[in-house]
Amino acid sequence: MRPSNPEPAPAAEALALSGVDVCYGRFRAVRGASLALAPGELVALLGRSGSGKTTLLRAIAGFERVAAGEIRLAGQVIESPAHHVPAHRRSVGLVFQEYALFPNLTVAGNIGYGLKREERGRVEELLRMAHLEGLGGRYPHQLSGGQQQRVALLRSLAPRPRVLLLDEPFSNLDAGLRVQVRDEVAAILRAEGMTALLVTHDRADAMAIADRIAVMDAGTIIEVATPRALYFEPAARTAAGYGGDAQFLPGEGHGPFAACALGEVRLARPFRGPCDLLIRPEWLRIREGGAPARVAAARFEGAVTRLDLEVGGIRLAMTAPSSELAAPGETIAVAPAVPPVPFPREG
Ligand SMILES: Nc1ncnc2c1ncn2[C@@H]1O[C@H](COP(=O)(O)OP(=O)(O)OP(=O)(O)O)[C@@H](O)[C@H]1O
Repeated sequence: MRPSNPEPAPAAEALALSGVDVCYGRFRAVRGASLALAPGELVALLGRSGSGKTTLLRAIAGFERVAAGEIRLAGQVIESPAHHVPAHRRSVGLVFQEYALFPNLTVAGNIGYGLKREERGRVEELLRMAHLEGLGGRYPHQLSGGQQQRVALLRSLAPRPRVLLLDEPFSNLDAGLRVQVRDEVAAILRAEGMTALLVTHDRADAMAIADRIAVMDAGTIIEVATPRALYFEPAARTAAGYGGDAQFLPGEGHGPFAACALGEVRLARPFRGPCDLLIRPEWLRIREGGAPARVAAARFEGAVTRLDLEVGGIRLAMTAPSSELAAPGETIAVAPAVPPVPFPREG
């Protein structure tokens, strides 16, 4: 008989929140938030304005007290109603949307600010990693916005915090630069093996760089999933809209298939009974043999055209490559190219 394999050790948690409440007076801005980050993991906290993302980040950093639950860093409780490790003793780094560099210090001075003299070699190492070699002697006002944000990131990384918290770090950057800086920041975090929690309201940012996305809605973390799972197969109906544009089509599930206005469709997961099917507009394709759909309106947007369709008396939005021409008044045949996701019928 082969010896049985020992149980795999549970993955160590770099940062863990369990049942965290944060209140402003009688208002509970964060409600029962639970989340665990593995070492080196980059998790995006995605939610609308006012959903409690910054409040949760401030509690992790030590600037807000929790009313319930606890926060652990590498297994040690740093925050609970009964216990509070002061912010400066938490080994938590912070990066904000405003770069907050010291204007009278050089780039190297900014990055090395919190370091001991013998650690100064780390400044050069970080500058090299961020492809900013040669800029150490410049002052912040002599840098572009993207460079300033990378310097702010390096300054936070320099003392090797256990966890880095980033609050909307790209929102001051214009669209073109934003994607570039976002990808560079992700590459730097990965090169450092840094565990990081990134607050954003931009789902494209979250999708592009996070290992997992925690969706925050009205103070509650409603789903934690990989970007692909959140897009293709969200578990919660309320989380579907955070993974992409969401619309729902009534259907009747019978196992791996459902009947709906598009005919018989294969489902992303089996379902029985009345359901609402998540079909993102870009999942619909013009397909021979598909359901007849009348084009009620077409909006050309360059690369894509957005179509309003009427299918069996139901309105559906479809996003198609502009090469697939369809004009208002035409009837086209459509079918989902990605299996719709069933949710229990609402209302
Ligand atoms: N100091 C405060 N006192 C009272 N209420 C506050 C305070 N700070 C935030 N709030 C409230 O708590 C809720 C959560 O705010 P928070 O700033 O955490 O949201 P957010 O998701 O980070 O939003 P945004 O994306 O706009 O920054 C909001 O309703 C906000 O009005």
